[in-house]
Amino acid sequence: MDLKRFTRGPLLWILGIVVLLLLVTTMFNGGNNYTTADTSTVVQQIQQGNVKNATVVDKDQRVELTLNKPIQVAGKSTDRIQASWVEGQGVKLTDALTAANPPKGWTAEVPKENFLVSLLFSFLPIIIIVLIFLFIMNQMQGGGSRVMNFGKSRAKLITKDTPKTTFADVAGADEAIEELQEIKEFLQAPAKFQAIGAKIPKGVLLYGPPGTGKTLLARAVAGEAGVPFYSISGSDFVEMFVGVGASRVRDLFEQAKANAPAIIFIDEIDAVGRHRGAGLGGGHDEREQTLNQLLVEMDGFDVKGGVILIAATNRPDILDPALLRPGRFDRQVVIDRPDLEGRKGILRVHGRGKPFAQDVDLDVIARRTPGFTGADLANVINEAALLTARQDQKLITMNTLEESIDRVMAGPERKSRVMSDEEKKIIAYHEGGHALVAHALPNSDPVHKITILSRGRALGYTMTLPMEDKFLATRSEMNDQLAMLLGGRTAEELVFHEPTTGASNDIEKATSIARRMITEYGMSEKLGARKFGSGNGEVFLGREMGHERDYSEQIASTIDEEVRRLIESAHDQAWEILVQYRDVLDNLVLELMEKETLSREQVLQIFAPVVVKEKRPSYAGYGKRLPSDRPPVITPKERANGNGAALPAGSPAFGAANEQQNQRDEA
Ligand SMILES: Nc1ncnc2c1ncn2[C@@H]1O[C@H](COP(=O)(O)OP(=O)(O)OP(=O)(O)O)[C@@H](O)[C@H]1O
Ligand SMILES: [Zn+2]
Repeated sequence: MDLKRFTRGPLLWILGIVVLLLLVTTMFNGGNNYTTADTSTVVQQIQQGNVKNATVVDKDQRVELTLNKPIQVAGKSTDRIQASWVEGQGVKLTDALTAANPPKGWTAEVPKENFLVSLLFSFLPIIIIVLIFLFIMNQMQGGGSRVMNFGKSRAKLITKDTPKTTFADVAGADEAIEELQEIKEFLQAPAKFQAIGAKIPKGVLLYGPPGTGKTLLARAVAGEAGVPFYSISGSDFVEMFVGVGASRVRDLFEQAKANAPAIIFIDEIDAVGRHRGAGLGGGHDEREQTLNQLLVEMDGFDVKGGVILIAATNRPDILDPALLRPGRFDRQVVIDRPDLEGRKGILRVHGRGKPFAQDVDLDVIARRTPGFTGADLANVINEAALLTARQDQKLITMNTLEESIDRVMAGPERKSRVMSDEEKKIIAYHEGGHALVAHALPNSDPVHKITILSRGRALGYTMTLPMEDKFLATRSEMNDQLAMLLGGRTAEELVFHEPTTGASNDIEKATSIARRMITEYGMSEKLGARKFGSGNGEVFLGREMGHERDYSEQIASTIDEEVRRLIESAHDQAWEILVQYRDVLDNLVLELMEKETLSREQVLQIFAPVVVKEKRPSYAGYGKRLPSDRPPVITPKERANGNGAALPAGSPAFGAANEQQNQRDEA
């Protein structure tokens, strides 16, 4: 027997009865509410102050008796009763009426005293006291009872349904869908996975900007698997009363477990899952309790039960690390703003079944809306449909669609995020410069992806994938990396004849690398293999941690000189490559402007004419000649692979297993 449910029941009954009583009494008040009484009784009643007024009926005439100020009647203080009645032409005042002198032969109607109202009023204080008592009890129990959940009814907070949404309704999120495929298969047939003892993630965290379809995707998983979808928003957990949130969490898991296999979806999990202790002092007890309860439930439930938790947030950075630990939200899926292909797909999904005019080309709309999320695009189509209907037209035209883009774009938050074509071009040249230099140099990692879609603080980025986990970097590799970092800014100079502020991050990184090459790795002929300064090289907020100078003024200026020289020669190298392959760079920019994101294959196709420079060791022998040109020893394994190269870094055989992504550049 569930005690909580029992305590909630009677209270609702009491509430219902009170409301009913009020209704009934108002109904009675509205109707006939006079009783007939003898005239003298009426007068008496009036004099005693029990009745304020009464209607006295004589034949067909109605006379109203009103109470006046006390006056002297026959030497005694009494209330004077004044009566007036309508008699043919007008109103006439009678003589004073007293109890001793009532109007003879008249009957009167006295207002009926409302029994129910008076009953209610006499009980009201008791009802209030009982309610306050229950409230205090609820506070003390710390969530044991749900008695006070009047405001938001529990049923409304946790919604349950079995969605009809499928993956086909989600466009431009193929990578995320692939990640969630496994979850879907597990939910469809948990027994199959249990038999093998496969480990299924308990929780999946979807993160990305608002409106990118996180909720939609979670619903699609439930729809695909055909399981119930329990959904609640993190902000609904955050309540004024201590313990309510925690009890809601318990409740949510109870319900889902009872209906497994099922999905629990927590939207805006950051509202409850914010880093504990990150608040400003007190007032966060409730939230912490709720978060703790969530962690307890996650640890307590067994995935074998067939319940999977999906949460969504656009602030993964503020989440409590405890939430992300193995066995909790150990699977994290990024959902980003869609690129051109994604936007085309989303427009098609939302354009399904809409009457478009002949001239409508959704691909053009997709091209005009970089930075738009799925929700924005859905909005564009919807606005266009609304406009069309308002203008009494049958078909949605291209003009209408363009107009609704402007409307959606003018929304308060969108404006700043969408770049102008001019900006887009600068970013494309910048990123293209990085990529082309990286490609042309033999010692840099292959380009994995280029995008000019802004993401977080970065305007665009070029992603390179290291071929292998590296513990050592050669001087050549570091030199090439410097050139690649400077490639973005160099391209800007080459094409627009002046640099922009977009390269500050590149410059910071390049400076730090060049400095370390000289002061830590002994890669400068001039200064030799010595360590300068006592810092550990770790840079925090642009400053080396614990850096202390232990060298002379003169050495300091030599270091600066050497840093300058390294960076200048890297810049020269980048310049040389970009000038030589300016056509390739222009082609790349055209493609980038069009597609916004280019994959490795697309990039390689454009880079086909580029001849990769030959690999040559960069010797730092302090002016000495190499003793001989004897190559390094070759291990039997290398020989078996037919790989005799001295530096295996360039060989793709070593890179395949490495998935580590290296976001090298934020321009
Ligand atoms: N990838 C997509 N494909 C199709 N429609 C999408 C897509 N992304 C968003 N939408 C549309 O936008 C609507 C809102 O998306 P949804 O609520 O899922 O976004 P969200 O990421 O959960 O946002 P929030 O963080 O604000 O909760 C969806 O109902 C859908 O109509
Ligand atoms: Zn850059």
